Amino acid sequence: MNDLAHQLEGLLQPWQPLPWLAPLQQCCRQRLQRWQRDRKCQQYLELLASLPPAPAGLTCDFTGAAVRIGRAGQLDSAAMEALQLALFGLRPWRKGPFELFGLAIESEWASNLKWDRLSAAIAPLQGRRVLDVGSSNGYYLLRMQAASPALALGLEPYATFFHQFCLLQHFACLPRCLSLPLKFEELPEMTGFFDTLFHMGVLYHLRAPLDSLRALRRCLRRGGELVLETLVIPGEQPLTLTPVERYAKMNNVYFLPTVTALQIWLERSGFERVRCIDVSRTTNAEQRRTAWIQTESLEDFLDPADPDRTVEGYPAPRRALLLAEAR
Ligand SMILES: Nc1ncnc2c1ncn2[C@@H]1O[C@H](C[S@+](CC[C@H]([NH3+])C(=O)[O-])CC(=O)[O-])[C@@H](O)[C@H]1O
Repeated sequence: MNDLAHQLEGLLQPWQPLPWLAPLQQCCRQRLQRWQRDRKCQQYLELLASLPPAPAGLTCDFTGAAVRIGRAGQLDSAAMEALQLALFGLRPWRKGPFELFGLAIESEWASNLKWDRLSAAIAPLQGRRVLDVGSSNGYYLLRMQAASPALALGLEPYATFFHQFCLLQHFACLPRCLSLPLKFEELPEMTGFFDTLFHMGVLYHLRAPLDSLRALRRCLRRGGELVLETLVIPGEQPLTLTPVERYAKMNNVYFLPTVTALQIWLERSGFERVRCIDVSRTTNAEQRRTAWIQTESLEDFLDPADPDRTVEGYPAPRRALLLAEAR
């Protein structure tokens, strides 16, 4: 637990003193203390403790669709068995794909497709301080490594995904990359610290999206870039849909704007040069059931008689990617 607080301090050493470091460490300590009493988290920690050490000469490849850590044959069969048990115990693997010591993890989402949609359009990440809000198991934090950011910090409040990142980092040992078990709203004010902020797949889960966009603006430096991805509805008007109860079986979806409405939200929250770089319907090639998840997936969320609609009758999932600069 202190380990994470120490890692955070070490990671931020080049920019010390930072008035928000101690409160941020305290938030992490409190979350991990709470998790220590949780049976599922105890199991995750046992799985992580059972992992074999990272072999000498381990290499990673962050440039391909699958993030590769280690090579086939680098671990003996007992070590591979321990690894497989840990990976399976940490299901569902929603984001990916990964390849660990030759073992392919086919995640629910082919997250490489989203990365391909954005990577050429964003400001180059080399030397930048990056925050990824809702980083899940860190797939994008790892893809970013190919561009050598000065810092890649993730936020992931869901225990399963946070511990998946810990497993990956156990082997990858990346010195300028860390995930914190926190929601963005739990952070102390980190005014103007980040150069790039990823906020993908999170906005529709928030009850007060405009307040959140304003808070995101505050932690970017002037001219810093927001990479925003969220569910949208079709149409040109500045309109927003609020599901009566569930959207695609999710009970925590509050606002789905048109791209036009989203652009207005951003402009009214302190951003400029707002541009939409992509709108894509989510397909079965991008989100599907695999052996690495034990839950439903896209095909179960759509109306079998009309795949343009969710089971609740709303427009089927489509996601927009927008870039904007902090004013
Ligand atoms: N307030 C919050 N603060 C931080 N994290 C949050 C919050 N609320 C939810 N999360 C976390 O954000 C992630 C949303 S998934 C996107 C993952 C990745 N970004 C992706 O674009 O593939 C949704 C999707 O499937 O697109 C989950 O891991 C939540 O626990």
